[in-house]
Amino acid sequence: MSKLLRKPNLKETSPGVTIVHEVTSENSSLEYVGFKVIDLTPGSTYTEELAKVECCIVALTGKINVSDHEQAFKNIGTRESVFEKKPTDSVYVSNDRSFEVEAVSQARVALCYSPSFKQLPTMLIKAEDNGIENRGKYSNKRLVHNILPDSNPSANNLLVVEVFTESGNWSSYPPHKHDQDNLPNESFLEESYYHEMNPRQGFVFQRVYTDDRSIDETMAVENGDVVLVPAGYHPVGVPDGYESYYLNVMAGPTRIWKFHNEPAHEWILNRK
Ligand SMILES: O=C(O)C[C@@H](O)[C@H](O)C(=O)CO
Repeated sequence: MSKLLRKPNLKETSPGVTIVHEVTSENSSLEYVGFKVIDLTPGSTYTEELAKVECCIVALTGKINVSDHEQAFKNIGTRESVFEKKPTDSVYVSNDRSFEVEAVSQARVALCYSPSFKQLPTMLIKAEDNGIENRGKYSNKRLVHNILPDSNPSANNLLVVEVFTESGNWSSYPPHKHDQDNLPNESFLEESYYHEMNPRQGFVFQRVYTDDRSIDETMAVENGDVVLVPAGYHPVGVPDGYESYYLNVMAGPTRIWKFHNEPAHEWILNRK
């Protein structure tokens, strides 16, 4: 059984609130990244008290109201399906605060966590604040929405990004890793991948492997699955006919995304 691949495991914790995924330091090998996906029916509310963790609340689909009990952000979220490929709204809430998410419509929400000790202001990250990048060429094309990149100082540890990969293409490719705390050359960041496919019966392949192959897993990943990347390279290949979406959460001792490409495959970047 894979240690890195998580299937949705639905638990209704209160009326209308279903936990789809819950990745914590207690149930995984990750220390810096925590992750939940929750489904909310219209009118239902999810509340959480954050201790020494910060949280980025991403309105994956549907409309929600978010409050930290001091500020309220109403009717946020921009899409019915992630495959509308438009950026969405998110809210950053710092450690030692609490928050409430109320569904205005049927909603799927990602909660991205990392340990955090210095309180920062709650921040609405509007869809239009996402940095949009088209990366790659040939069969390595992907569209990136930078929700909480290292250039945005709103968080202590969290980095959050979403990536759309076209049918028949590869992303997180050529393979790169960020598993050495060795700046300025490389940063140590754990990572989680929350995947969706369009059409939903699709699948992608993701390999997670370290230089010494102490980790080397190649996974068939289906709609709604989560892949954990405690270390190593983590490329994704998308079969013909299907589009891929994933939401990445990254965190580590230093909030800098400095990756190292696997030298054997770096030539991919240098094709004319
Ligand atoms: O550019 C991509 O293909 C996305 C990846 O960079 C992805 O966000 C990741 O692997 C981050 O380390």
